Amino acid sequence: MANRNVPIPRRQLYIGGEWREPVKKNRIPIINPATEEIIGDIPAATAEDVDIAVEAARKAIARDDWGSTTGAQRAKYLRAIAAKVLEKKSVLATLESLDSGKTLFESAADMDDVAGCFEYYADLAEALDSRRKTPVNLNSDSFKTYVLREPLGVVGLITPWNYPLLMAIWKVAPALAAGCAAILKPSELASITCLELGEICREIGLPSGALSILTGLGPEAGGPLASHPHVDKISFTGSGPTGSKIMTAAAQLVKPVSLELGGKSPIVVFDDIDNLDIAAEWTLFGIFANTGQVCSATSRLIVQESIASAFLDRLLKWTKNIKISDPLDEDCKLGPVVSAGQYEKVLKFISNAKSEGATILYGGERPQHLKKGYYVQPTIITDVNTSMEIWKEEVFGPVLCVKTFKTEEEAIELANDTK
Ligand SMILES: NC(=O)C1=CN([C@@H]2O[C@H](COP(=O)(O)OP(=O)(O)OC[C@H]3O[C@@H](n4cnc5c(N)ncnc54)[C@H](O)[C@@H]3O)[C@@H](O)[C@H]2O)C=CC1
Ligand SMILES: C[N+](C)(C)CCCC(=O)O
Ligand code: NA
Repeated sequence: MANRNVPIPRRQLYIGGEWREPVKKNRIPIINPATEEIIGDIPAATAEDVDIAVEAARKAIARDDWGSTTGAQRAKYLRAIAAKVLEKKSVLATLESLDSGKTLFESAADMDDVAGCFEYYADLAEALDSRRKTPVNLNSDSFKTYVLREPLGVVGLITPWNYPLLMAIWKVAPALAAGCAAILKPSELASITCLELGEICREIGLPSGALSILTGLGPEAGGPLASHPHVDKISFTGSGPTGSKIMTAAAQLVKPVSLELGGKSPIVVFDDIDNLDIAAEWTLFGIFANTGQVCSATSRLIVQESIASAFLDRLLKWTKNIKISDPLDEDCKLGPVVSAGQYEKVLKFISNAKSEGATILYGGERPQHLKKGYYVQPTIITDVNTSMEIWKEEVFGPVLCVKTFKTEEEAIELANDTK
């Protein structure tokens, strides 16, 4: 059973191995999307704090206790972090649900994934040692030649709110495994668990400056990190427009970037399916898991015409039974979307689809039984054509649009009809 009264820790920025008040002393409220209540606040970093964190990161790389470590030594830190995450799993999962609105079941699964990811990169860090200096045979006695694998330097990691700790860890764990010094800027909409990662790093004695965690707003904290001349690489997950800004900033310094942006993935159901129920279950999982806030969500159902009506009946039956409630309720299947902004955005997509002539087969509104919280019913939209916004744009909410096909060629063409 979830303990709703888990206290929200009041943290500062985690820089150079210690908690540090932001230079400008600003803080951002934490909102629980299930209740719309302010449940705490997080520090808001600005360019001044980014400078301090970059300085701490560069020092870490120059110091033996981080800069000269072997992969095997770094693997020990990664495994210690993984163990702490599992030890604190129940509190971390509850905090993740309170902050982001994801169901407790999903948050707990995320924490297992987080620990698994640290373990995975611990293995890779260990494997790195034997490959660090690989001789190249030039058939010459005059030269000795090697391929050296070395850390890139200071990396800036800017992450989203849909899997707050997990998406951060997909970047933090490989950066630390490689021996980089990392500066993480989580999403201002859900930062609690990333700050708790700071506490874990402190507890296990991660060398100072190997990881700093700067919570704050995108343009104020993420922007200066992306354009900082002493940050050697940026890795970003989030929206297309922000990804484009980051790439533009990085291009000025010819700085490498990795971008993981949006999606509009298809799920294709053919009429030779054995079991319609299983296809229905996975279709619903693909779009309603994490309330549809997944870049790989299957937001377009493409179903063969001959079974379309039977399949939609099945989907409807299941969709009506999805329990929408406070994400901390044990049997909750669909929580709220993350924020007021995301709630407005999702409802706008639905109303635009309606005005473009699509049919809202199910849902489309806030559930009647929930007066507070950013809840949207699981929504299924039919009579969709390929020029409609709902077919083309990522909603990032519990909204499925449906098209039918006759032939396999047509199905493939529809599936690939996405930018
Ligand atoms: N690919 C994915 O996993 C995700 C995709 N999205 C998409 O993005 C949409 C909007 O969500 P947002 O939270 O507004 O995403 P966003 O792209 O604005 O935010 C992602 C991260 O970038 C930071 N950021 C924002 N502006 C920045 C800037 N100018 N410079 C540096 N960093 C900046 C944010 O603070 C956050 O940490 C969603 O509706 C969804 O369509 C959102 C989250 C995750
Ligand atoms: C964690 N996982 C695999 C469900 C989601 C990964 C990121 C995304 O697709 O938004
Ligand atoms: Na929040």
